[in-house]
Amino acid sequence: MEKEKIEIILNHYAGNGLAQKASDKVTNFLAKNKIPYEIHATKKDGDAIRIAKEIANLNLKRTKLVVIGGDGTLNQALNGVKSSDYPNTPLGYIPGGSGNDFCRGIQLKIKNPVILIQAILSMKQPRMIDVGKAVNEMGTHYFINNIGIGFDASTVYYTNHSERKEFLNSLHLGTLSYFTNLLKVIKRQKAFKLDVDEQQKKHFDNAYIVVATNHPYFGGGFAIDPSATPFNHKLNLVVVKKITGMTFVKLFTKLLTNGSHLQDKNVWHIESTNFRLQNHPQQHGQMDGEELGQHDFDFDFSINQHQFWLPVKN
Ligand SMILES: Nc1ncnc2c1ncn2[C@@H]1O[C@H](COP(=O)(O)OP(=O)(O)OP(=O)(O)O)[C@@H](O)[C@H]1O
Repeated sequence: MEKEKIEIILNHYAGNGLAQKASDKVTNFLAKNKIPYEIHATKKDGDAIRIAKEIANLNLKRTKLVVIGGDGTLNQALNGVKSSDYPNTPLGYIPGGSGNDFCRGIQLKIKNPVILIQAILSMKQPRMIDVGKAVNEMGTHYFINNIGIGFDASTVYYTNHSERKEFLNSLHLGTLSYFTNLLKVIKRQKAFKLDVDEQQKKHFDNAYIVVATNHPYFGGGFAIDPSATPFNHKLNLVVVKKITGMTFVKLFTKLLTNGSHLQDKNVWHIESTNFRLQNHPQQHGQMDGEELGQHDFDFDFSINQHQFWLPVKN
């Protein structure tokens, strides 16, 4: 019988070389076992959207589409496929980013790329996993991890624009790079107004950290909402009010140690199938670690699903 072909979308830039290393291991394995494959390398930011859409539009049979990169690359591939004529095209994924929050969130146990590609090859049916959907005037965005407005998005912004990022990434200390920029953001991030429209309306005058999340993690392993799961067909929303000094340090310690920050009086938290968020004045936004720019966002959030070639249980 004709062998299945693997179409690989590779972001060799992700994880400061980790994705390239994972890809080398995978392609060596595929070549040795005479399994046909083709690499589609991203050459610039945003390429994974275009490539995934083009491949999905071919509606290829006996083919698996596999992404090798970080969360940002998987996010782009998901959005590419969802905007194609075959929006249900399943996606395989071999993590090679610096944060890899999605794999943490879905509790993917297999870390070795060769074992993972073997598991992907042996899957007969893809696995349905929740993804978030956010619609605004600019269009529809699907996300695998979270969309953040304010504090965490500013951290993403400063991390991406800091000279230390390259250096720390070269030491594979991406999380540390994110962490050191937290200090800069603590100094600069101001409180902002936020309206949440779920079953009832709720207004905040002093929102600070706002994260709509599909699973617990953001920023390379920080569990912003330990109760979130990507298998319950719900999205979680966490709003932390502006706090300073020792109150902030205490709350952050709770977040890092036992997740009890969710019970803190400065934290508001819901789990829902859909809600609307509007912020004012303009804030930084981030989606799966990718910058969304600075806006007065007005997002309609809902829960969605996608099929993944990923060997996970719930
Ligand atoms: N050839 C390229 N040159 C420069 N940037 C690229 C290239 N290909 C893709 N990119 C961009 O690289 C960025 C980072 O990708 P990605 O998020 O996958 O890796 P990461 O940041 O290392 O991982 P993670 O999000 O898991 O921490 C994305 O914004 C993507 O558009």
